[in-house]
Amino acid sequence: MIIEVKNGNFYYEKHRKKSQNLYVNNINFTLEPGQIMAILGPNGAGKTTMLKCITGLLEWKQGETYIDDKPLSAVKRKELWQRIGYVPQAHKMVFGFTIEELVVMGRAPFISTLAQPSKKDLEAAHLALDTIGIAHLAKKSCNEVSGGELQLALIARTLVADPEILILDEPESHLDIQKQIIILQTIKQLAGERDISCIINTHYPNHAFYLADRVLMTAKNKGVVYGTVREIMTEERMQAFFGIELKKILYEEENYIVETMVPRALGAEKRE
Ligand SMILES: Nc1ncnc2c1ncn2[C@@H]1O[C@H](COP(=O)(O)OP(=O)(O)OP(=O)(O)O)[C@@H](O)[C@H]1O
Repeated sequence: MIIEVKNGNFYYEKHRKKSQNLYVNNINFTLEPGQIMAILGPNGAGKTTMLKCITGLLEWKQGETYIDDKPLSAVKRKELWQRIGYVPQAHKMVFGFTIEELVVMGRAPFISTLAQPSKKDLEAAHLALDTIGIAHLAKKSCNEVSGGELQLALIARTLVADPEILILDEPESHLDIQKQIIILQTIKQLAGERDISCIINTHYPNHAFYLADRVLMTAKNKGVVYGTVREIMTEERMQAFFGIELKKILYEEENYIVETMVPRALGAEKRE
């Protein structure tokens, strides 16, 4: 599935007078099957809003999203949500579902409103829980797991619907380093093996280096830039968009390389 945005822009009605459009220039990108796009930008730049507009949860004020060349407005909601998996930022849920129930609900587009989840639905839920490494949490209530565990369950919930596109809003934000890596590796694997296209909001430049084929970067008063990781994530641009000096670091072994960026401000004077 190809997802494309042509000339997208948006404003919230209450900000209309102040600042006009949320994005200084219109959003344009095309994502082929299996490609991963990272959206980077400071707090409040409009990343979550952009994900909502891309998927039609909010309507672009201008421009349109296209799925396989068809405008989103012409795609039936049910078909859309069978094809798109959306993982929102995790918030503690106050209701008493178990993790297994939460995940099986991801099959909703395939279950008729009155039907109980079938054996197949439950099997899909358990497979997804296994993939994400949280099968042991199946019978726990959403209220009694940590924020990070809930985030993992939300990702498993999306996988059970076998989506063609995964949209993830800061999926690693509540996770410890080991679980962040599980999530990043899972996303990369899903894109590589199942040709799922992924759009991921992240605050971590090194996650974009690891995952992304394309980067879309946005900041208030700076505009929107889109291209390959190398084109977009230069030290100069990161400084302009984030207002701090970031240094690119390469860690290399014989056939192996890690690219990352570190804030220069976190360094200290060398001691003798
Ligand atoms: N429902 C809303 N009504 C009015 N303004 C909103 C609404 N949601 C977000 N905003 C405003 O729109 C701007 C962009 O918000 P958004 O949540 O998209 O940013 P973000 O880049 O995802 O931020 P963060 O990195 O902090 O999650 C912010 O100034 C925010 O206050």
